[in-house]
Amino acid sequence: MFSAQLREEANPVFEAIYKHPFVTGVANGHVPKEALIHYVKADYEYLTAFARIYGLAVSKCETREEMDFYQSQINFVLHSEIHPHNVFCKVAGVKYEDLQRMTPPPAADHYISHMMNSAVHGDIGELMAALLPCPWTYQALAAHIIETKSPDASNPFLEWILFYGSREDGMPDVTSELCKRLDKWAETAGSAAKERARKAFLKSCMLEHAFWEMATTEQDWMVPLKGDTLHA
Ligand SMILES: Cc1ncc(CO)c(N)n1
Repeated sequence: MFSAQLREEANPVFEAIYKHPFVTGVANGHVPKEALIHYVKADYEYLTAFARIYGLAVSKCETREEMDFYQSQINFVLHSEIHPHNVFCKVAGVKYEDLQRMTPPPAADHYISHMMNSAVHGDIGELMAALLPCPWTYQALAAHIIETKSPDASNPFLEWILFYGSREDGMPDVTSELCKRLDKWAETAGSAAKERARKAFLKSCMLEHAFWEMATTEQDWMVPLKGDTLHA
């Protein structure tokens, strides 16, 4: 299967994500407040872009069934993914409203541009491949934490971990849905199209890792300007 090949090739990146200090911090219940804040500011923008990209996906669908899948994901991103952000805000002791609509730091900006580029210039396969590492790496890292740490209520991130890692609450399994759709696409796609999808997938995996690093190091643009000049 195409998706299984991609996952295999990306394995070093998945392993690096499991070991990243932000992720091990979530597993152990301790992440510096500044890193949590930096993450939520950037991720609010990232998820806004993600919803837009699902909208572009709707425009590339051939069937209503596919359209319905992408439109339901817009709903999920806009409404359900607020929950994990609120968990981080609560632990950091800040108001979510104060972290919204900020300029994304370079790594987040790069990831957003990469997904947008795949969505605008690629076909639906390349678009799916660029989006897939988002749900896949989170589901995998959360499942990895559950497996290796069996976190309980003493971990302030428990709800965050369960949101992404547990399938018991009836949440749609976006990863397997996207894999199924990507594999179906790959059955008839040409080798050049598949190669573009492969590259888009691997770059998104790298940018997932870079996103954790961006939050941990509080990466920002290097020269401060007055106001929020770079915000789209
Ligand atoms: C950067 C990033 N990747 C994946 C997810 C999971 O949806 C997220 N919220 N943010």
